[in-house]
Amino acid sequence: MKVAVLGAAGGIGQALALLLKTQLPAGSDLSLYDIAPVTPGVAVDLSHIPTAVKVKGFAGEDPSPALEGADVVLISAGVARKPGMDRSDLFNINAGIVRNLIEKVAVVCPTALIGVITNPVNTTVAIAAEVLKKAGVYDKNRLFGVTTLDVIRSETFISELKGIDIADVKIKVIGGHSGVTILPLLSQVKGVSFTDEEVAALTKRIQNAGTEVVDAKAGGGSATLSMGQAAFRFCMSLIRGLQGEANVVECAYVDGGSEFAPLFAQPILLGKNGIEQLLPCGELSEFEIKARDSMLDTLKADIQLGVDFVK
Ligand SMILES: NC(=O)C1=CN([C@@H]2O[C@H](COP(=O)(O)OP(=O)(O)OC[C@H]3O[C@@H](n4cnc5c(N)ncnc54)[C@H](O)[C@@H]3O)[C@@H](O)[C@H]2O)C=CC1
Ligand SMILES: O=C([O-])CC(=O)C(=O)O
Repeated sequence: MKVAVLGAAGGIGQALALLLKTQLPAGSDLSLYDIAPVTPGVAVDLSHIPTAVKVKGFAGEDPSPALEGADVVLISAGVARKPGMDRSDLFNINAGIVRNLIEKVAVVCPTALIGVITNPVNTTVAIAAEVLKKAGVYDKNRLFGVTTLDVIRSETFISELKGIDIADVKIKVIGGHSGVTILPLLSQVKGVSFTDEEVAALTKRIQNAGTEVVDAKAGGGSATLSMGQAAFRFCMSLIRGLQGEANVVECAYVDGGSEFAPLFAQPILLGKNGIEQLLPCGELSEFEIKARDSMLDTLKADIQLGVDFVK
């Protein structure tokens, strides 16, 4: 199994690379790419950790050598938010970065599973899809916007609020990855009940959790360590699916033929070709139906921005 991380010298990239070096299946290859000249050094640093995972680092303008033979490509290259910014403010810089990287993926490893972390995810995944379509290699089952951070945050906050074992908390988070487009389906969490006030407050906290970190870091960036863990969890699920393991389910922002938007975060079953099966979101509460319906204009506009950028 070969995993390539693009943006590997950054806050997310380094945390993710450490987790992958220590926990990828034995015999795997880890390929690190970033425009930052330090990247080969990050790889040398990691290479001293005694695991059966080979790591190589690449810097410079061309990611191609890092992508050769990749089964999974995770992209966190780009700029992060500072206080006062929305994720959409990152579009101007990150749109071009994602487009250029995906153009290379389309040529060098067109059948890899691609996880896009770079914000604004609602838009960058649309950009990735359009670039792959243009190159004639688009497979909707192989492209994912990584929304796992919304899931792990929800699990954490629910466990803390209700005093239950974190291992027992399972939740679907649907929609997209910014503000009101993040919708945790609290009504479906087994073994707990929430008052209307708790639902409103917890939903809001999950939707604003990225900003909570951005403000706490006070100009020093956004979530990197929790996102490293989230991307690691998602990557391991992709790999477990590729290896033929049964019942590997995650939520991700995908082109799943949703009736709500062309790209929509929903539960998916992962397999040897990426998405094996789209899973239903299940029954929503009245609060959730209202929240879902009122996010759709925002989500569709975010997607259209990405489509127009490539066209
Ligand atoms: N999907 C999600 O849930 C989350 C997404 N993010 C997003 O992830 C992205 C990265 O965040 P951080 O790692 O904190 O930022 P960072 O600034 O620490 O790292 C970004 C890295 O990208 C590299 N880079 C920039 N342009 C590049 C290019 N053309 N090719 C290769 N590498 C390039 C930089 O050299 C840097 O090392 C941001 O857009 C951020 O908003 C952050 C948290 C959660
Ligand atoms: O909020 C940000 O800019 C980074 C992010 O996507 C998150 O932490 O969920």
